[in-house]
Amino acid sequence: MITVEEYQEHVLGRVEPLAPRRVPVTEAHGLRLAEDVIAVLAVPPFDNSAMDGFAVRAADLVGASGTAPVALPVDGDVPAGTTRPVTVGPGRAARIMTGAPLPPGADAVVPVELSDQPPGAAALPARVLLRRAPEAGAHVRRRGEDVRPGDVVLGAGTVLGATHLSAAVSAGHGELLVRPRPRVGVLATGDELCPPGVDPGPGRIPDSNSVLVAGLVREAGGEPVPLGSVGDDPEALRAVVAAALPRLDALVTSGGVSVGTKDVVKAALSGELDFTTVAMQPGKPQGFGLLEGRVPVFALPGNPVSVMVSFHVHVAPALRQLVGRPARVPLGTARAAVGWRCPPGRRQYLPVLVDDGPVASVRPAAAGGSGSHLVASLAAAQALAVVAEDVDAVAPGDEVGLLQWP
Ligand SMILES: Nc1nc2c(c(=O)[nH]1)N[C@H]1C(S)=C(S)[C@@H](COP(=O)(O)OP(=O)(O)OC[C@H]3O[C@@H](n4cnc5c(N)ncnc54)[C@H](O)[C@@H]3O)O[C@H]1N2
Ligand code: MOO
Repeated sequence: MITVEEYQEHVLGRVEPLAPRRVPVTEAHGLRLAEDVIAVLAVPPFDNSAMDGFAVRAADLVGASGTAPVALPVDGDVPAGTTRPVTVGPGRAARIMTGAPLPPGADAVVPVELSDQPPGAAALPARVLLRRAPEAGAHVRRRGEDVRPGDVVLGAGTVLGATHLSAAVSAGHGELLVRPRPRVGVLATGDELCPPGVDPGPGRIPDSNSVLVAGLVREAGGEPVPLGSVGDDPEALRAVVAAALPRLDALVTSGGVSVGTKDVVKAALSGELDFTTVAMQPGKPQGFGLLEGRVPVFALPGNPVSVMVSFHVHVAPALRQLVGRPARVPLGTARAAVGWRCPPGRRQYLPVLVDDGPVASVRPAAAGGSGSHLVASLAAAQALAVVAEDVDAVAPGDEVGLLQWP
């Protein structure tokens, strides 16, 4: 038996970060940027109007007010999106919309509310009465006042949310270099498995590990690739794995790694994976290796609680490493609200309920204790209490480690 740390070293020492990939911005949400995003466009890209109104030369309206409005002839419309705005000559105006380029000659905008014109749709007037003497630059949004070409808009490492993506697009980008979401194959094994919702009949059970692992992969930022389940037939298992491998960045199997006569994963992959026992409970039997020198494969024990614990302790850190994030996350601490027993010589990972307070307080999630088959009780678990190998019982008030997930 090897320690949890020795096994983690063994796994993480063989997992290489995935190469960054350029993807359309529409597919980049939630992914981590692999390089700084440099503005190609200025934001705003050109001087434009902040108001619906009239583009003018400020010098023409000196002294204009409500009691002394100034009349200017209107030479045309400047809508948003125009590529050839009219020129505003001395003593003249153009009607302009929000977001439209400031026409040549103009240096200010007077909002429609400060004119004799009605707001909303109206025919172009021949002349307009304006009741405001604007400063030069009034209601003009200057090119590059937010970002200039060459500025860093987003830093490498940013996890892209909605506002990051809109900033990148505004600065001229349609694709971004990101750490791709690892595509993780999910394969259950065992003759006893039947699909969800089907009456299993005698001796068989629903395959709950497939949805468990797929959900954990998604929660860890990966993209699950469901491969269904195979029975206790090593040839069939090898065929499924070989067919799926080209589209996978990692693979998680469950079941068939212990010392049974039909342990199918061990039988099929013992040439390529290392099978060992780790001093942890649950999750003692584990298999790991790289297929085709590239795809990390985690052969987890079949018991559902073992799957869940093995995932958080071994698979999730490796998925983080695949996307270039720190693999190891420090444990928290908590106090035991009640006592429970622990397996001697193995580190215990016990699904627990957590009462938040100044110090978190935890108690076992399953009334029936720590059995690795208690899959329905697992639904209540909010974290894993972590108890050292040399402890054989936790007493109320004892400090324990706390492993939580996002
Ligand atoms: N003689 C020994 N027997 C066992 C040992 C041992 O050291 N000596 N270790 C036990 C431990 S600990 C574990 S964990 C299990 C691991 O066994 P396997 O990985 O070979 O898993 P299976 O035997 O295939 O299944 C175990 C258990 O989980 C159920 N299972 C499997 N797949 C699914 C699934 N997709 N959905 C729901 N439940 C599943 C399966 O029916 C079994 O009850 O070995 C112990 N035995
Ligand atoms: O190690 Mo097993 O995973 O205890 O149930």
